[in-house]
Amino acid sequence: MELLIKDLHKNYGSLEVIAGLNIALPSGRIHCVFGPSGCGKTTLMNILTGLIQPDKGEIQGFSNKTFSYIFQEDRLLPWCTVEENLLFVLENRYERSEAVKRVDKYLSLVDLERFRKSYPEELSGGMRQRVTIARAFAYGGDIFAMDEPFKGLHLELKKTLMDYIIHYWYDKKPFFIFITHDIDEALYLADDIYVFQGPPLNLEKQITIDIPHIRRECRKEQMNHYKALLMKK
Ligand SMILES: Nc1ncnc2c1ncn2[C@@H]1O[C@H](COP(=O)(O)OP(=O)(O)OP(=O)(O)O)[C@@H](O)[C@H]1O
Repeated sequence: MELLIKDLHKNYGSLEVIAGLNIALPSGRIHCVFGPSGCGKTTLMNILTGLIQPDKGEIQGFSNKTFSYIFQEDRLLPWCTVEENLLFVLENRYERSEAVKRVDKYLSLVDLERFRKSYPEELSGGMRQRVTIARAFAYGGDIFAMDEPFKGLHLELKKTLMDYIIHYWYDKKPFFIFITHDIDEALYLADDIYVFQGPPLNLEKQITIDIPHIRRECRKEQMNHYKALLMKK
């Protein structure tokens, strides 16, 4: 599945956030949207996932697909426990027994089994973020769209989750696109990094990392080259 963004426009009042954006994102790659705060990354992601409508332009390749979306804010239902929050999205997609199995598996992945009966307000921001990660993977959409998915997580868990994502992606090959400000996250996870400036959002450069994920840690010199490219103004 290729994603085509054609002549996309979005204004908020007089602020032009996206003004004629065109990009093609091929399948079979992990895509990273990288850029400074306020340049329009979330607006783009919200349009790609159908949460908001563009003023003009077209998105091709995402129709009739299911989404696993991690928002910047957790969007958990405050009146539901952690496990109920997961079951709520799983119920329409899986039989009850499969849904329960998935809740167990993914709460364990994010190390939150002990908190399954807790309510969102009883959790820290990082824990709520972990619930949304568990919910996204438990749902298992065709498209994973993640807006700063590791914000507020400590390094060890972040690395476990990034390794899990890589493993999941090689296994199931969903369309995978994520936003980050973090250079190391981008270099660890992405195959294609789209560096934006804005608003209006414009593609400054694209960096393609042609080293398989499992080799990146031992190819330090080449990875430093990509890092330098990413940091270069
Ligand atoms: N609903 C809205 N109404 C008005 N202005 C908005 C709205 N949403 C975003 N903006 C503005 O549009 C611009 C782009 O916002 P957006 O959230 O897309 O940026 P971003 O690159 O995702 O930023 P960050 O990395 O800080 O999340 C910002 O100037 C923001 O203030």
